[in-house]
Amino acid sequence: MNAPSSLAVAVPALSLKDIGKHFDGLEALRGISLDVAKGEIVALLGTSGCGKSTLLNIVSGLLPADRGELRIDGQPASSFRDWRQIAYMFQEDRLLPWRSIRANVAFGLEAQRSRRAERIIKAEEALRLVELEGFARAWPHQLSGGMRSRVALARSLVVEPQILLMDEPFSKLDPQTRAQMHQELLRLQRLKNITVVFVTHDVEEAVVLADRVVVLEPRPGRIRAIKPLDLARPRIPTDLAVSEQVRQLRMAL
Ligand SMILES: Nc1ncnc2c1ncn2[C@@H]1O[C@H](COP(=O)(O)OP(=O)(O)OP(=O)(O)O)[C@@H](O)[C@H]1O
Repeated sequence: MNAPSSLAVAVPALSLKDIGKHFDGLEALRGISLDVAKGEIVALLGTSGCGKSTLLNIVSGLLPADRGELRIDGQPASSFRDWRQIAYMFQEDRLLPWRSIRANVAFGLEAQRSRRAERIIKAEEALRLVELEGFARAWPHQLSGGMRSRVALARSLVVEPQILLMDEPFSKLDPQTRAQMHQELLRLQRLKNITVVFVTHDVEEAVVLADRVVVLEPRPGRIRAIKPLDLARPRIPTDLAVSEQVRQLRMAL
């Protein structure tokens, strides 16, 4: 008998089962199992070398796992075709210095073979989303670090991804700009209901952003704890409830 639809279990945006990865003799990841719901923000938190980037690379399809199973929107990664649904934002903004801001944002659309006029419209729309519409014709060197970060975010969003993978994208920004980027990311994530997996080694950043924090430990990289964060937003680091979660996670690390 079929289950009543109200009881049907939603398909996770990402499902990892017993993922493992070796590099030569080094066991980088062992037994990683995790489901990420659609529209959820998950932070991967851990010290250097615990396999955060390796895990993100596996989820993005850049790196094959040695063992285990990855499903995207219910489909096995081996038969998943629409990798454009997944955007990746790196630690460096990777803007091309010889391209205008608009052309940098439109870059992600070139692989989709869309028409030039359409690319321009979409790039300008993405720049409007990150409140940089006035800078479409500027060059990367003319922008501050925070603005460049917003351009990188616009370039990730222009392809209208369902999943956004972020590898310490704000780690090079000063604390104030970084806090602004957190709010910017949360605003856009809610607007588009994007699933976000965010790598960080900063406990406070994880608590400000995430619905759940996955604490990883090294050698081999594996999950030590998964902590749901039931805190109202916006989360201010000096608030008692927020700083208490930061304290508990620091202990878990
Ligand atoms: N391409 C590779 N070849 C060999 N070893 C690798 C490779 N990529 C990662 N490693 C090793 O795998 C382990 C996990 O690396 P990874 O970069 O995923 O960790 P991380 O948690 O993201 O670290 P960090 O916070 O410093 O970026 C490390 O010991 C690293 O040296």
